Amino acid sequence: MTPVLQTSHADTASPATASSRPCALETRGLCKRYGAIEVTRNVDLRIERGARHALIGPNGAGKTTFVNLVTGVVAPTAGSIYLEGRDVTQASPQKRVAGGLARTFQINTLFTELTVAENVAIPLSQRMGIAWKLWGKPAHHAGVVDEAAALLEQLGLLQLASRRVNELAYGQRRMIEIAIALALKPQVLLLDEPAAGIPNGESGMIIDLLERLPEDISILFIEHDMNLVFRFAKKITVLVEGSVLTEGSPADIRADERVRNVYLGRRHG
Ligand SMILES: Nc1ncnc2c1ncn2[C@@H]1O[C@H](COP(=O)(O)OP(=O)(O)OP(=O)(O)O)[C@@H](O)[C@H]1O
Repeated sequence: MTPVLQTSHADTASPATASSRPCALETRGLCKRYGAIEVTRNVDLRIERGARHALIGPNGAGKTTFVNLVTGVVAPTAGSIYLEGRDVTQASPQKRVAGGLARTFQINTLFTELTVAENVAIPLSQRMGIAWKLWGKPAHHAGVVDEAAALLEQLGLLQLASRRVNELAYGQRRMIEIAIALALKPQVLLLDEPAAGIPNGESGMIIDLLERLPEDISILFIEHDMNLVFRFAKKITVLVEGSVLTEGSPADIRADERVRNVYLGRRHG
């Protein structure tokens, strides 16, 4: 079934036609400038439904800024952002979350004194409109408890449910952050360096988790760990100095000499 497009202006609508569904997330001509510094330069990016799309690039390329623009934390200097075909360029971060966009952060944002189940219960209860019942007795609402357990089980994390976050290894904490983002039931999930800080050789646990994510969720992830990128991504966009250098399949990107020179060459010799 073709969904009704609810774009705010016909002339700025996502370029989906009546016969095609809009893509999950799209930016058109996105720009961000801080004074004289152009951090995001005319970025056109399409995240297809069900995508496993990586955004890579050297340090300072503008990857996190791009995520901040898409989530509404930072306002663009120019350009448009479409979520499921709707122009959300002016929408608040909260409206974008309500519209199906969730993200994780590079830094840890968990409540470390609470258990894993309680951490997952917070966004679940907010989504279910019962947060007020939880303060003082977190995660004791039957619906929330059941849903938290189901989500953790789906992700292979149920054995951690009753553990306090401050008892967990760093990699386990990163996985709980992904579970929390999923508790918002997003259609589009932005993962900002899901493997950051995880010791070499342990990123496999993140890959295992990512492979368990529901297929219909569209995922854009920023990552420096090339093992993870090339194993998980079906499409890769390379950002350099705020501009898209190129995009394509992992094989295309691997074979692209420009990419090797500006990015992969630097990291992997
Ligand atoms: N608020 C700001 N004011 C000025 N410059 C900024 C601001 N935020 C980011 N920048 C600059 O924008 C550029 C891109 O930063 P950004 O963090 O988006 O890059 P990145 O690709 O995510 O880098 P990394 O891989 O190191 O996380 C950097 O040069 C950074 O210094």
